[in-house]
Amino acid sequence: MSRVTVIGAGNVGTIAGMSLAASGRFDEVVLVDNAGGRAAGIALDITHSGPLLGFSTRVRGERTVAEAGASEYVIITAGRARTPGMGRADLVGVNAAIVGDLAAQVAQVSPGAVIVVVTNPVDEMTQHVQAVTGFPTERVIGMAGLLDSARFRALTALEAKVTNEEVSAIALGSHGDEMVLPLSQATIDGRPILDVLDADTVDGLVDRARNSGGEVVGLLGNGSAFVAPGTSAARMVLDMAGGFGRSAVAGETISATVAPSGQYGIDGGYVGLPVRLGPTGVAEIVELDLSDDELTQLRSAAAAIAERVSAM
Ligand SMILES: NC(=O)c1ccc[n+]([C@@H]2O[C@H](COP(=O)([O-])OP(=O)(O)OC[C@H]3O[C@@H](n4cnc5c(N)ncnc54)[C@H](O)[C@@H]3O)[C@@H](O)[C@H]2O)c1
Repeated sequence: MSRVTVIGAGNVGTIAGMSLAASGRFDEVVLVDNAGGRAAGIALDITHSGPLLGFSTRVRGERTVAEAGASEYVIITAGRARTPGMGRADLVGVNAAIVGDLAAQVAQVSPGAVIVVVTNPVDEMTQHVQAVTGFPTERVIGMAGLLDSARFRALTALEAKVTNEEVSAIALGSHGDEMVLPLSQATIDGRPILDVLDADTVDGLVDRARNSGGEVVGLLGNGSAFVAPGTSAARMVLDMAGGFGRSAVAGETISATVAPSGQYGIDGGYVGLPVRLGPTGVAEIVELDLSDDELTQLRSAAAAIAERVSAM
């Protein structure tokens, strides 16, 4: 039986669980949350939507990782989310304890799983999960770049009055201030982005994408973005599991937080890079032809993450 487990049935976990259930790719989607009947309640609610959305995936809610059972893929969203005035880094202490404990349980229950880490600060949490589980780095991947890329593409499509499909771009580096959006790789309808939009407009779009998480936090007033984040996490799992939806392309290069071994001149640690995912995690770190300036920005992002990890 194929099973995916989503740990943390909060806002992000609910959307991820819903997307995975609706994909029909797995026999069972299990939500895990230690808050009372939350996971069971969300699981039942998602189950009720099956006849409406046309899926029959079994959706179960549990309080512990052990009750979920062995899974091929595990998404970790458990932990605190940002509230207005908080940066992602403010979450590091509390979330490292939660995520570390859960990761150790996942290693026991699902020793062969691929783990997608969502909990913030995601760059640091991904490295923490890899260290706690001892899994090969290919099987511990952070979700950030796919979301940041989608944010930039959506904002650019609105600005240029084109469809999302006509905008191609990839966000690398860190999830936050050190997000790197290489304009050498960004196109609108196949043309270099700077041939279509002026430089000031593009700079504004990059800044807005970089700060989109904070923009949503400010608007919500309570909690942080969850629709695009939950969708992104599910999409990464579906890319690996072959449950490709309408917008996914098999073997497509996407951005994810992964551990380079020399690619882009970066060795060790975790940072957002272009990858191709396969059934057992990272199949390949794709080496794009970046400009010298983009490479410098990427290496500084990796160095900044490494510094934060060593301070944890
Ligand atoms: N990587 C990204 O791009 C990205 C994007 C959005 C949100 N996030 C992060 O994802 C995390 C979840 O965000 P959210 O909006 O879903 O928050 P949320 O508060 O809605 O949900 C978190 C859930 O985790 C559960 N939880 C806490 N400790 C647990 C434990 N030990 N075992 C099981 N469940 C536990 C809580 O009960 C809660 O239901 C946050 O850290 C947030 O910052 C990351």
